[in-house]
Amino acid sequence: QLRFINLHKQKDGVLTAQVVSSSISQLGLFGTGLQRSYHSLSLPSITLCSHSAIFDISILCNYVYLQKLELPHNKIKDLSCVSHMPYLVILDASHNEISNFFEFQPPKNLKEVNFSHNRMTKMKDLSAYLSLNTLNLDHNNFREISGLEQCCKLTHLSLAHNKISRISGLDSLPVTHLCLRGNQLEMIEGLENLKSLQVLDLSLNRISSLSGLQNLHLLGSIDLEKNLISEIQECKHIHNLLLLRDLNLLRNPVQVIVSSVNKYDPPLDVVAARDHMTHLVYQLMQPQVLYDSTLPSPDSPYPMLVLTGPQGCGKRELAHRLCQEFSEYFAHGTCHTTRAAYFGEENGLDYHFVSEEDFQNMIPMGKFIQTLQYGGHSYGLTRDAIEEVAREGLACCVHMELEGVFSLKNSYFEPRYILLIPIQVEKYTDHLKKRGLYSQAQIDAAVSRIELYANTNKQRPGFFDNIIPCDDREEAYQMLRQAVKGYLLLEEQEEGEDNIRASPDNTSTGADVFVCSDHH
Ligand SMILES: Nc1ncnc2c1ncn2[C@@H]1O[C@H](COP(=O)(O)OP(=O)(O)OP(=O)(O)O)[C@@H](O)[C@H]1O
Repeated sequence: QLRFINLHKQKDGVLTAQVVSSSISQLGLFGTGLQRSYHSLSLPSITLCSHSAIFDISILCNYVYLQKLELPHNKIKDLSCVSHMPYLVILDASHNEISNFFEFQPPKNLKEVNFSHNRMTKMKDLSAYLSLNTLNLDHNNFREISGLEQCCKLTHLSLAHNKISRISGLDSLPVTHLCLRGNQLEMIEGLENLKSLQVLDLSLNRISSLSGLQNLHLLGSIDLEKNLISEIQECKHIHNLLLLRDLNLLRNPVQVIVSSVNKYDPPLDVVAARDHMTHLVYQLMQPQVLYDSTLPSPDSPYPMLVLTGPQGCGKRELAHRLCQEFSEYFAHGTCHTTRAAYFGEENGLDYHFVSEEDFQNMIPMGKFIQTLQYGGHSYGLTRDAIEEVAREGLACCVHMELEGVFSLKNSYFEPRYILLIPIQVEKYTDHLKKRGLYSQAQIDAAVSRIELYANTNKQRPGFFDNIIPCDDREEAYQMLRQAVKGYLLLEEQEEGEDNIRASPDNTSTGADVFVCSDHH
């Protein structure tokens, strides 16, 4: 059997019988099976052939048994010879100068057609092309999709780089692969009945919404690169597409917004995620040991209490007082800071006061669980600070700004978070002034953050386990100890006969009791 004989072209661009006879391939049987003919005619692409392109192929009218005709990269304008090829299955006439759309009698079994890179402007009725399953019309001048309604076998349709501004005329075709890259689409419409669609390329358009994709449940890949999608919330339209594996939203304005916001004004979640990742990675690079905080059982989280609120709201003082009163349950987890000690502050008790250099050196040593830059200084909670408390069988009580809470929420620790929030802003401002420690700018910054705390509480129900107004320190402490007693289930135990603290048989640690409350 002969296979692939090159087709040579004459210099003047007219294909002759002589040339065809030396270029045709794939000798096969046809009809009764007793006759033989060549089935395939393939022109090598211009890049492989130094001959000039052909434009007149009328000689091919005589080659009625062709099943595969490949004529890419020529100057063909007229394909009417195909009318004489009733057995044609594959037609590649890409990179030519054809302006008429399917201007030939339909071969009954024509399955694959490639008319890409031609000069076509208008689609026409293809209801006679019932076997068509692959149609490539890229790089033409189509403005509208039409005439495909009856193509009940069409699975692959490509109309990339045309001038289509609306998706229509696809109705309920069995299309699995659809490419409309590089058109003028502004919205995704007319796809709702393409229930078989698996791969959709809408890149290089002007689409601003993902609406219109929500019912395409077989979609596995969507390319929307370089469109005008600016809202990441648009992804809600594809939330139910369970088979979706690839979604390309590169070069959409949403990228720019997200990345510039993340760079210049990053949301707390983003800062916290970065902080957490940094410390986790550094920690994983250290020799791994079994921590006291993971005992006695790896399943139950180590109990921690975090007091949060704006600077100077009293959380540090309240934390110390709480640890004193409930000393059999809690001990203070002492953070590190690079700020200088205020008058009366004790190293190791209020903070571990360290130099910026020491602090920075501790980061790659995997020492920190979380860190924060606040008011020009570094603050950080170390693993050791927690372990020191855990070793005593106690729950760790710490205080920190909101960023620290966000970061800690990424860790496997599951503290209870109590928000101490000033309600009377003036009183809070006066208190900060009276402390005599802060500049006006620092006071303004602290006051402005009250809103941040309040909004976080509003927008994230359950983010804080308790919210306590802290305008009056004594009242705040009473509320705090009530809340803590609730966590420790102390109310009932004090009333009952078996007071947990009085029972000689009780072997629970403070930490255990804290864990047993409903929160965990
Ligand atoms: N590891 C940490 N992570 C996040 N925030 C922290 C951390 N350690 C301390 N902070 C918080 O940083 C802020 C500044 O701490 P600093 O001790 O300088 O404040 P302060 O003026 O003494 O106020 P406060 O009375 O609220 O502690 C405080 O709100 C403090 O709770």
